[in-house]
Amino acid sequence: QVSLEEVMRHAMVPIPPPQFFDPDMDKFHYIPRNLAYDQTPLAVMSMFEDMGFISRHRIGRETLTKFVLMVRKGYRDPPYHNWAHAFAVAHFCYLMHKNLGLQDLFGELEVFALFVACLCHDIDHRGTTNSYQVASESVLAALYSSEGSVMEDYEKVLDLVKDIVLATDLAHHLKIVDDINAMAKAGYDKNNLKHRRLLLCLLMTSCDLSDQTKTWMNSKKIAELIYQEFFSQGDMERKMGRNPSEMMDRCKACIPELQIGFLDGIALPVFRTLTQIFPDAVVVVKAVENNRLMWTRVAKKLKDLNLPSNMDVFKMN
Ligand SMILES: COc1ccc(Cl)c(-c2nnc3c(C)nc4ccc(C(=O)NCC(C)C)cc4n23)c1
Ligand SMILES: [Mg+2]
Ligand SMILES: [Zn+2]
Repeated sequence: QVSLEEVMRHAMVPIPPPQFFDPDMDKFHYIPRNLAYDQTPLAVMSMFEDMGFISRHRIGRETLTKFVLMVRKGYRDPPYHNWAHAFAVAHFCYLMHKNLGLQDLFGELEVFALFVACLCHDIDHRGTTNSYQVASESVLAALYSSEGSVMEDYEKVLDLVKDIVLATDLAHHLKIVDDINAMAKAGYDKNNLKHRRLLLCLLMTSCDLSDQTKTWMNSKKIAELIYQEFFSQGDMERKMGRNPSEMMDRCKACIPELQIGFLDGIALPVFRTLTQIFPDAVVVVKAVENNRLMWTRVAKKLKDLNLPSNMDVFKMN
């Protein structure tokens, strides 16, 4: 639970506009991880306000504060799948809303559900791949326990959030990626319910991978955190007498190669398909392509120096 003192401390401060945190808060190049941890609850409320969710859903200030603090508390502190990740993922949803005009292709409720799903999608993640959490209903109930909020929306939002959180499983994404590409090729039809569901899944995965759309320094740092989680899991599997997959095995994994494979196989297709539907997203594709290029340079330097490509790659500039 969140203490009343903590709720009141956050609820007494007026919600500032996003520019209070950074003049470029609503630009694709802004890196949400640069915002201090203590500022993130107020920044989430600022994005809620800026997207018009507070007035439209008549969410009480204390209720919203309690919700954000409960979600933040729901995260553990593994190297990557922590609150900073959830905040960065939700921030990219805000960026798409501000820069791509999501509301033109969706109902307002779907954008609201997407933003809430981004905040909740990895709650209680232990830094291992064997656990998929669907955002706990109690956390969502906190959002609707305020006076006057429209309860009939609650069921719809809850169902939407559950579907979207389940879509964050990469194996699920790989199962539907052909349908997503067919939808993008045929042309998105906002009156087609299947298209709306497929696009919500694509947008969620785009948010989940959005760290790759920022600078090389950010992209490299994220890979370091992810392989800390993967290799710890591999170490645990080896201790249990199991054979870890190459991606989880610190003795076998060639990080630059794996990252080039991930960008080519998953991240670039996701952001290129996004650009087919939202041409203004082309800037983020360019950033991911640049990060891919940087990994090829790291791979070449390692080969020339005949160096291993384990965690030491993160010490190189
Ligand atoms: C959207 O859901 C998730 C869930 C978990 C993670 Cl860690 C990620 C994620 N976010 N950034 C990354 C980066 C930079 N590299 C990754 C390399 C491999 C994999 C992975 O899971 N590969 C196996 C799979 C293809 C069956 C995930 C990676 N990843 C995304
Ligand atoms: Mg996840
Ligand atoms: Zn995630």
